[in-house]
Order: sequence, then C-alpha cells, then structure tokens
Amino acid sequence: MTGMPDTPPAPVIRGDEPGSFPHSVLAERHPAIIRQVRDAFPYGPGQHRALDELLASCTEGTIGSLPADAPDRDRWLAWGLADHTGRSWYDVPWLWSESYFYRRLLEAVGYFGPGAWQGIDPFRPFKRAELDAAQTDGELAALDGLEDLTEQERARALLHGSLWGNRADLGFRLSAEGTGTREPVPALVADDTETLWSLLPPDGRGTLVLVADNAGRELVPDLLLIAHLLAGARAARAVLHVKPYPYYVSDATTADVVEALRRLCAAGGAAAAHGRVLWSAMADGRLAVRAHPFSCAPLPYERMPGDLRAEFAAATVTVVKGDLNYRRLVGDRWWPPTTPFQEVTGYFPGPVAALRTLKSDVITGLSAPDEAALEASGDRRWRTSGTHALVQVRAAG
Ligand SMILES: O=P(O)(O)OC[C@@]1(O)O[C@H](CO)[C@@H](O)[C@@H]1O
Repeated sequence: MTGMPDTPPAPVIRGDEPGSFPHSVLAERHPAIIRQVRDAFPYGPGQHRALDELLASCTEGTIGSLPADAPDRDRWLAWGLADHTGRSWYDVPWLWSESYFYRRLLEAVGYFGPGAWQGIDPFRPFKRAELDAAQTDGELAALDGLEDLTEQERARALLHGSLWGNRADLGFRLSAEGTGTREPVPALVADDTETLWSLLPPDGRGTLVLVADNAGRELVPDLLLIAHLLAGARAARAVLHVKPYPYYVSDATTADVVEALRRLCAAGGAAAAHGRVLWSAMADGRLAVRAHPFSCAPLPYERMPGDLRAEFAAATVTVVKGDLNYRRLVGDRWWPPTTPFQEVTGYFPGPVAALRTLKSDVITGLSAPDEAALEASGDRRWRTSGTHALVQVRAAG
C-alpha cells in the first residue's frame, strides 16, 4: 500500500487464476446472477439482448466502455475505465471487475434510464424475500429476550447480531447465550470489541458512522445496533452510509433502509420500539442516511475523495461492515495475514472498526499462532466460507 513505510505493497487480487475464489466469482457467480435477474422480471427484448451481450462479454469477451451519455461516465473514467476498456475481465483488479459488472448489469436492464425501467432495482425480489421470510419474524421476536440483560450484555448481543448478520444470519440468540462470563464466540479470528466500546462509552455523545453492507437480514441488526447506541447515548448522532444504486446483489440502498425500518416498526415488541427510536432520530436529524457515489467505486478507501474523508474524519468512530468493505478498507491484496491492521488502515482519517465475516481471501491483523491454527484446522476455506468473523479496530485517528 502506498504511503506505508513499514508495509510493502502486496499483489493486487485478480481473477485470472482458474480454481481460485475470485476466478469462480467471475466465471460462475456473475453468469448465474445474470440468469437469476433475467428470470425474476418480465423484461422486454431490448433488455434480454443487453443481458445476452453482457453475458458474452463477461464469459468470453473483454470490458466495454459506457454509453457516451451515461450520467456517471466521467466518474468511471476517473476510476480507470479507459485503462481497462478492451482488457479481459480476468486481468484487471478483481474489485474493479466485480464493481463494473454490477454497473453494466444495471445498464442492461435500464436502471439508469431514461425510460420506464429507470430506478427499478433488479435485486429487489431477492432482498424482499429475505426481509419477508418467517425466520426474520422469529429473529425479531427474540429481541424481546434481550430486555432482561444488562446494557453491556445487550450491546454485545446487538454487536454480534450486526457482525453475524453479515452472513445473513441474525445472531441474537447465539450471542445472547454467549454474553457475560461465558466463552466468546469461538469463530472470531480477531476481537477488538473492548476497544470499540472504549470509543463509544455510555453518555459519550459522539458521532457514529456506520458504512452498511447488505440489506435485509444484515441491515436490520445494523439498525438495531444504531438504535441501541442512540438510545443509550453511546452516540449522540449516527450517519448510515448506503449504496447510491443496487450493487453486489444484496447491498443496501436508501429504499432498503426504508423497507427495513417499516419492517421493524410493524414487528411489535422490542423490535418496534427500536424502530420508533430510529424513525424519530431520522426526523430530528440524529440519524442521517448518505448515499455517496464513492460507496460504489471500484477502488479501495485509500483513494476516497475529500468530502468523504472529511465525514470520516469528523466521526468518533467509523464502523465498516462486511467483506467487500473490508477489502476496500485494507486494500484488495494478497497481504501476509500477519500484516498489522493498524498499518494497512493507517491512511484512514479517524478511528475505524471492521465488522466482517470472512468471505474472500483478504485477511490482515492475525497473530502468527492464530494464522497457523487456522491453516492447520483442516478447512482450507476458512478465508472464504463465512464461518469465521472478525472485529478489528484502529483507535488512533
Ligand atoms: O460484502 P459482503 O456482502 O460481506 O460480501 C461480498 C461477497 O459476497 O462478494 C464478494 C464476491 O463477489 C466477496 O467479497 C464476498 O464474498
């Protein structure tokens, strides 16, 4: 990473190695997403043709440019489009390839308009199904059981709900059992939770920035965590960063925040009480939603623009959710796993915390014995299967 004297840059991850996880995403996941989106909507012939072209481009073609009148063409040119046009999807940085795939998919279905399909989220049916699932009712009802816990125990349970929600799996019950004097969740490969709480003490009255990841069963526990921190004055204000347009299938947009809040308020019990806290916090400005263009950029956060840098700099702590945001936070590179998290995030303009289940190869901040134990565990997929998680914090701004 540039500007890090102690940490020589590691190679950027590309999708060009058959059999690797990134390669499988480009070769298998992307075509499958095109198929699923195509099947989920009554698209017209123009959209089908554009989806056919995207499929051909992804599987056997090269990266094409954006239409001359695309509203964000200049932005993409600044993000490297001209350099990558005409190259194989497999030969450019994997993060860039994936991000651009989603941009092209939205183009194909007419999301950016003009026209009748403008603004129609091609992933909405999948997000909706998750939010509507009966299991979500059960998980929200389990919130009532947290009412008897101490504030500290409840905060921990909600933090773990948000963390494991990244696996689309609300962890309230599991985490409620794991509070207090019992063993911490064993699948955590790093746990800086206490440092995070030291940044957000009760009556600390700071500003929490939460950079969201997925909608539905991740966003709901993210919102519950924010509600708890606002209600207990561990934060006086919260800013929730979401995506300006649909991305990586399930990433949260403003529309998803609205649906999740309505779901909470309709649930009754403790869930609805949290929903009301958030609803009124939005009304009086204590909770704000941002959809910055850079949130869908194919670049690491190290290259964030000045206005976003200023927002993060003003936060008491920025909590960065999920796998993709982790890749962007530390740089999507083949870091040696013992590379200090503190060093690779040294450029970040304020205290920063990563809450992530491990779903891609990138990892930093492990101790040598922990890395050895994970490698010896017999499950070679510990980096990518979502069975492990981390809470990593850099407290110094
Ligand atoms: O950011 P998230 O939702 O936690 O995970 C995103 C993800 O599913 O997408 C990429 C592969 O497409 C990987 O980074 C990761 O597996």
